[in-house]
This record gives sequence, C-alpha cells and structure tokens, in this order.
Amino acid sequence: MDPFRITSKKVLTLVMVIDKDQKKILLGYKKRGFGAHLWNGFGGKVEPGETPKEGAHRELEEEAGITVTPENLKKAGILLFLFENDPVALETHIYTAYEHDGQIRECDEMRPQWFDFAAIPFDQMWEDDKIWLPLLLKGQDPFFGRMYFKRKSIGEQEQVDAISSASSSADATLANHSTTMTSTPFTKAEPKPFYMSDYHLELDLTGVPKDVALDGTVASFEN
Ligand SMILES: Nc1[nH]c(=O)nc2c1ncn2[C@H]1C[C@H](O)[C@@H](COP(=O)(O)OP(=O)(O)OP(=O)(O)O)O1
Repeated sequence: MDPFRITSKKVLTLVMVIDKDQKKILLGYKKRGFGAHLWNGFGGKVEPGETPKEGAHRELEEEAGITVTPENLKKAGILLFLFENDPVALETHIYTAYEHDGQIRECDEMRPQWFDFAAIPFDQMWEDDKIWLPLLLKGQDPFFGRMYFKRKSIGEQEQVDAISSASSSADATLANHSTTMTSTPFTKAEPKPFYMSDYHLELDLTGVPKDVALDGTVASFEN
C-alpha cells in the first residue's frame, strides 16, 4: 500500500512578510503546536466559509499583530505536504506581503523576528523551505509542489519527544511572561520529528489551468 496515499486534505495558509528595500523577511518562532520550535511564516487552518486569502489575513493579524490590504497579499504558490501513513494532506496556500500596517507583536504562539535574506535560519525551519523560499524571494512564482515527509525512526523519535516535553514546560513559563517582543529570541535548535524524503516542484505553470487539481480536489491560484 502506498504510504503517501491521501483521502482528504486540510487547507492551510502561510504568509511570508518581506521588506524588499532592506532585504529582510519576517519569520515567527513557533512556540507550540504543529511545527513547534521551527521558524516559519504566519498562518494556520482556513476556517469554514473563509477563502484561503481571508484565512491568511486573519492568521497574520492573530499571530503577528499586523494587517495587509488584499491587493498587497499576493499568492506565491500552493504546496501539498504529505506525511507517511497519514491520509490527510496539508494543502498550504503561500502568500507574500510586501507592505503591512500595524505594529508587529509577539503572541502566545509565535515570536516574530526580522531576518536578513542572507541569514535565514534554514536549519531551524521546515526542510522544504530551503527549496522554495529562495525562489519566492527572487520573485520566481507561482509555484506548485508536493513535499513528502517521513517520520524519524523510533530511537530518533524518542529523543525528539523527550526534548519537546521538557521544552513545553519552558514554553509555558515563557508564554506567561512574554507580552512584548524581546531582543534575544528563544531559538533552541531542536531535532525535527520529520524528514523530507522526496519532493516535486513545478515552476512552469503555463499549461496549468487556474484551478489546479490536487489529488482529486481543486485548489485555486486565484486568491
Ligand atoms: N512542511 C511545511 N513547511 C512549511 O514551510 N510550513 C508548513 C509545513 N507544514 C505546515 N506548515 C505550516 C502551514 C501553517 O501555516 C502551519 C500549520 O498550521 P496549524 O494548523 O498548525 O496552525 P495552528 O497550530 O497555528 O492552528 P490554528 O492557528 O488554530 O489554525 O505550518
């Protein structure tokens, strides 16, 4: 049986906030939940009745305290994340935001920080980011891809679990005391529970209709 066979998907968003003049990107250190201890863009699940773009707008405000006008939130790509022996894929709609309003702030889930393009912490990010993020920064979008993840072996996983449970109590303490952004971010290097076993990325979407079929379901590049 194909370990990457999927029967359904969740629709998620991911917003990369970029300062083109300064050549900086705003990332958030995820303190808890899926992808904890990794730096990532801002996003989450799209709620019923929301378009992905509306979901992206909401999550950016919730997680970083800033808003973006609809015309400044540009669809950069769609990635389907598939996890071994998990029939639910994550269809993630990725946006770039080159302008924003409001004051960046930390919340109990994310700690935002600007990074120079030359100092993006790829070793503390999802493994697929180093493939598509440099393309996005160069403006080489839209892209569409599938990223395949396998779980680490049992021995490696025990190590990850032990570190995660020790750090979650530290995170709880941190969350209680952190209402403002701190200058020295909490950046532990953590082992990751997954590794990427394969990927497939398409950059030439000229032949792809604006509604791209993803394993039997449809994702729109329009918003
Ligand atoms: N392989 C991967 N590479 C990547 O760059 N981002 C990924 C990823 N897999 C998931 N993500 C992103 C997509 C999304 O923004 C986030 C996961 O969203 P979650 O469902 O965990 O959201 P939250 O836990 O914040 O829940 P809600 O805020 O309640 O929706 O991680």
